[in-house]
Amino acid sequence: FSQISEVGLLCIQMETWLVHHSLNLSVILENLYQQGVLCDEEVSKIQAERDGYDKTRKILDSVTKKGEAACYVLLKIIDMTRKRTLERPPLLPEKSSEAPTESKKFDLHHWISCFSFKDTHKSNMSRPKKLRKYIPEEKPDISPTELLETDKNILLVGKPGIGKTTLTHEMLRLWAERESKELDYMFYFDMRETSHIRNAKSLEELLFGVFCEPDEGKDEVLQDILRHSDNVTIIFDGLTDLLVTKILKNKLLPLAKIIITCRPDDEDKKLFSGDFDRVEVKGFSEQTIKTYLSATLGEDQKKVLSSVELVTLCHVPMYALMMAVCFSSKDAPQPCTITEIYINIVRYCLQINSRTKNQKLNFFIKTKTEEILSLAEAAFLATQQKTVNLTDLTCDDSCVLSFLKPLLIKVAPTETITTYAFLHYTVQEFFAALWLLKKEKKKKKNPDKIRDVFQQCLTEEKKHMKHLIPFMCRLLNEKSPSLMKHLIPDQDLKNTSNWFFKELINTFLPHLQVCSFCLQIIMYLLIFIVCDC
Ligand SMILES: Nc1ncnc2c1ncn2[C@@H]1O[C@H](COP(=O)(O)OP(=O)(O)OP(=O)(O)O)[C@@H](O)[C@H]1O
Repeated sequence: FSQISEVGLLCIQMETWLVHHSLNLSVILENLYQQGVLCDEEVSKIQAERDGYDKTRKILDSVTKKGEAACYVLLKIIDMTRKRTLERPPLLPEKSSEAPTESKKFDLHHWISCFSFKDTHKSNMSRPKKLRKYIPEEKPDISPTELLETDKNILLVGKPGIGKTTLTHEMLRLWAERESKELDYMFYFDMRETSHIRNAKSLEELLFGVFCEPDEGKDEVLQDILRHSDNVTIIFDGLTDLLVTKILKNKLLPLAKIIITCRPDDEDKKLFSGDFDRVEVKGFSEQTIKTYLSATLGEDQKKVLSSVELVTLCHVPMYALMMAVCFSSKDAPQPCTITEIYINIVRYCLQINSRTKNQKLNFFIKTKTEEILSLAEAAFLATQQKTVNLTDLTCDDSCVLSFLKPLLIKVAPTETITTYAFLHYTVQEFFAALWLLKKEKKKKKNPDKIRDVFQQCLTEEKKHMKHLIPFMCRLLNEKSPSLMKHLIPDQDLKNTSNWFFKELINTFLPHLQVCSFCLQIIMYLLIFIVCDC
């Protein structure tokens, strides 16, 4: 229950329960009054109701009419005071010849404990703690060798860049280096590279048409494959419903093992359930991040380890790769700034997901300006509301989606809505900063947008917007690797630069004594100007 709209659903369920159970209404009423959900008059009216049943109904009516925020407060009150307000149903069902009624089966304690107050309520967790939540736990789950050895079909699911392809390549390597002398077959299909295999009309076309036709005895090999399909493993890297259906349903290779990789939004549970074991690829754990950084950066790993933002970003192996490339003093001509890492991450993701050659990447970015900026806008709106849910995302371009993970919410038996979140909150902040530098044609001009954000940084409620400022500073810098000049006209960026830094100092300098963040900003700016980085 992470969505606020679920509050309504829970209230309906609660109603069923509450009207059939006695509860301490005075505690709930008192709290609703104290928290401003109900006024004096409303409380009196509720108290005037005949009995507990009518009072409960009236409370629920009054609160639900006030909207979801009020429902949320009620849930929270029940959650906090449940020991005092609710009788707990017995853990073991009492023996009874009667069939249980719906209201008896429904356990509100359980429902309330399932309800996550995290998204609707601003979490008080510190930023480092929140960011650490991205890192998956260290669990000795299933190894590539075990995945290779099992007879079951496998569905490898994971966020973009999390390591699904790498895992299948590792399985291929293990297979190629195995000691067993038995004849078996393993086929790997990159479903994005070889789109024409989707149209393969026969098994022969599928297995030999792309790259691995035997030099001789093709028919013999094919017959052996057909006769001993239990010796065949086929990896489809990327979703391939059509082919799987063909192979499995037509029983061409009834005993072959199929391994499919897909991102969470492509996972069609109906197609895969039963036939496939689902394995989630979760990325690097804390220990793996350390091992990876030590192996790739050696001494230079300290630069990453000193920042919780960068360490937690590394849970996505694709981002860790960029970190290794950017921070390595061997490869880079000069040390990268943090924003440069984000620029490189964005450029690399776009390149990998569009299969664009390095030389053509700038041109590609230009063609995707609209999509990238629409993602940046959604990032800004979400950041301003201190949420990770991008509810206003209109773009479904595959390159844009490669920065996101989907959250599927079933709102009705036949309706599922999808919202998205960035793989890491700081990437959302990076995109939000990018959006701020874009001049809006119709509405406010960007100076106003940026000035608003400067002012927000000085308020308690919106001080989290401060994290956008360092990104903006660097994005205004003309140094390569460039991202901005392909997205926003040069002249616009220059115009912003001309007033941005002065305005920044004028806004934060007067607050220097009272606000440590203002000091940080000024320090940052000085370093920025002195080192030109
Ligand atoms: N276990 C790993 N060790 C080291 N590097 C890894 C590992 N897994 C992934 N990577 C790095 O991350 C990059 C992205 O990984 P990969 O292509 O496997 O992700 P993916 O989940 O298949 O992404 P997509 O959904 O976009 O296809 C790889 O190019 C590789 O450099």
